[in-house]
Amino acid sequence: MLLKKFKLRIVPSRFPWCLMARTAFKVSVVGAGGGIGQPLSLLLRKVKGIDELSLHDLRGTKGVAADTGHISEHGTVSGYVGEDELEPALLGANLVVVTAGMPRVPGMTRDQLMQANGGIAIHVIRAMACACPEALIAITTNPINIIVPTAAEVLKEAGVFNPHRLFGITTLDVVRSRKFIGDFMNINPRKVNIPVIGGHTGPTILPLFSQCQPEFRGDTEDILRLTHRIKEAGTEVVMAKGGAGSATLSMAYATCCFVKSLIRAQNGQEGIIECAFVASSVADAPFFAGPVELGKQGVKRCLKLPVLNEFEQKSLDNLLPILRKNIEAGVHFAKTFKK
Ligand SMILES: NC(=O)C1=CN([C@@H]2O[C@H](COP(=O)(O)OP(=O)(O)OC[C@H]3O[C@@H](n4cnc5c(N)ncnc54)[C@H](O)[C@@H]3O)[C@@H](O)[C@H]2O)C=CC1
Ligand SMILES: O=C([O-])CC(=O)C(=O)O
Repeated sequence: MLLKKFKLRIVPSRFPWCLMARTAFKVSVVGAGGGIGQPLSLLLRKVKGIDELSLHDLRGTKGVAADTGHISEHGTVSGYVGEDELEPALLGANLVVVTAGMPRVPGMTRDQLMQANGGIAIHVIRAMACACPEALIAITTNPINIIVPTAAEVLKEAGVFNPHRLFGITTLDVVRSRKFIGDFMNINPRKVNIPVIGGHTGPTILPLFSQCQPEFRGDTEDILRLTHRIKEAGTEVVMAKGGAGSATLSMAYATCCFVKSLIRAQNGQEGIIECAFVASSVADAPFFAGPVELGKQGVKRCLKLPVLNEFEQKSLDNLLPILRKNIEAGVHFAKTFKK
């Protein structure tokens, strides 16, 4: 009787997603001692739904783990250092964020980082294929346009490629677009929504002003100027840092936003859309950055491209051959990589 009286009634539609029963969620950050990795580790301590944070780098992560592990938030933090501790750091991870690799210095293109970062990415992805083959993989390491196809190839070779689970993080392009447009229109940047498509290099980043919400209030000249700033914002930071690296703090913020969305979708929240560089068939390139609906398995679907205006269509036509070349270079790199 008593039991019947106090029987717990759960109304699914009104039940908050964050309180739903779930299994423990482990996030590994590889490159956690670096410029992005450290502030990202800090920000992740406040993300709901992370039960275990595992921080790996060739240096420094014991300290970062001890430090962030003292923050009075839910979950455990552990630090792993060196090649030998990579697989233990990744073991059983549900999500791996890869921030390992060199940043640009003034005068360099992102593509030029492939020589230094391609091998690092292959090494990390091979370890993941063994230690956590079903994990979601979110890569920040540049050049995104080349490294993500390289990673896909490595995963294919290991027999564990799942196109729904591999992401190149392009959130910073959206974060910057929202900020620059918000400031221009004198509105809160958080209220601005704009898809940024293509890839993640100056020539391949394309913000779609025709799709901006609220509607963009400005003339063609404003669009051209802001488009240029968004495309070259990474270089703006590289120049301002004068040889001390590239965007780290804004990138940690952007990566954290992306991770939050991945985890919310993983926990069953519907309708989450983020731009990311993923395996896609929405444009004439096998990988493409654009709005992606996230779900429990990672990519639920890539949203179809909207009808573009003449400037956007021309820009897309111009960037696609560059992107396809990048992707081919990534596949070639993986296939010819020795070691
Ligand atoms: N996708 C995007 O929008 C952005 C991407 N980036 C890229 O993110 C990457 C990281 O940038 P930062 O954190 O500023 O560089 P950083 O040099 O400050 O940190 C990189 C870290 O990776 C570590 N590392 C190198 N090889 C490793 C390996 N085999 N295993 C584990 N850790 C290893 C280094 O020890 C270092 O601590 C760069 O490639 C940069 O170009 C940066 C900003 C934005
Ligand atoms: O510009 C760079 O080298 C780093 C990066 O990708 C960005 O800030 O967008």
